Amino acid sequence: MKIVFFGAGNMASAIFTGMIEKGIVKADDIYITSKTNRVAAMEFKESLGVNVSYDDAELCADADYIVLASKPQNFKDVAKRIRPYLEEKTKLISVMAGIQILTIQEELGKGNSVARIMPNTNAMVQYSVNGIAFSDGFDNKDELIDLMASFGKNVVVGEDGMDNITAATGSGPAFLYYIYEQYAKSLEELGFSKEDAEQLTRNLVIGTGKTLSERPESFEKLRTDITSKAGTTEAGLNTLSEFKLREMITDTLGSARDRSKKLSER
Ligand SMILES: NC(=O)C1=CN([C@@H]2O[C@H](COP(=O)(O)OP(=O)(O)OC[C@H]3O[C@@H](n4cnc5c(N)ncnc54)[C@H](OP(=O)(O)O)[C@@H]3O)[C@@H](O)[C@H]2O)C=CC1
Ligand SMILES: O=C(O)[C@@H]1CCC=N1
Repeated sequence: MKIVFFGAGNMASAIFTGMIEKGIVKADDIYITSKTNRVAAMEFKESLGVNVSYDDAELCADADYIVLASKPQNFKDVAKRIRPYLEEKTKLISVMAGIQILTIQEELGKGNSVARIMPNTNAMVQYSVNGIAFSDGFDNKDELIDLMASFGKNVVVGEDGMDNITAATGSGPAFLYYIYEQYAKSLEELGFSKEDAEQLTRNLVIGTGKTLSERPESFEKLRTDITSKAGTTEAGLNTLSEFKLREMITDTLGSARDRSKKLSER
């Protein structure tokens, strides 16, 4: 199998790292290219053994999949590189937020099968959430679904579901990391050193994540099991509940969704 990544940045590298570490593809099956930052691409060749090339004819020749992993605003430049060499059998996989399947097919001018996927950087530890939308006539969907299962949990959505999944789980890790940053800064205000505050927060998050991955209880049950009557947690939650936390998160997700819609405009 030959999988070619046009784009070797944060998202692409999380995906191919996850695929290789899971053993679903060999490093030699992966080809990567970027625009100008050849040093970063060569570092992946050194660390993972992937192939690096800037010869578009070589990259596209006999490719089973081409992964479009540049920023949306760079897609037209990427399309210029691919168009002359794109073979009929090659399936296009786009991770670009907002770029519609029709836009990709029109820009590349050929009837290649296209799948939009919306992963997240948890792919690097094989725990992404992958929204997937297929173009009409995309055959052998299971092969791609199996490939993606190597680095995350798949959610097959129609293309009209992509804006929401982009906000919810594509951008989602960043929203949680921002909350963790504020939590660590609050620990500093309690008196912990910056280093201790960050390590305590990191271990707290890993611990709650590990609990969620291994225990069936609901968020609410896990929370109430900690909340002793008239205790410290109840006192803290009484204060926390005075803030409009759900409205804050809803507005945050709405802004991300709306930006995805804006990027979709043709
Ligand atoms: N980061 C994330 O968590 C997620 C990102 N995405 C999507 O993934 C895509 C990439 O995002 P991200 O990885 O964060 O961005 P990065 O900026 O980290 O990576 C972009 C990559 O695209 C390359 N590139 C730009 N222009 C071209 C070109 N003409 N030919 C080949 N390669 C090119 C860049 O090369 P160079 O460095 O040389 O300029 C770079 O390797 C975006 O569309 C984003 O919406 C989707 C889900 C999550
Ligand atoms: O911020 C972005 O546009 C990309 C898509 C989802 C996560 N990162």
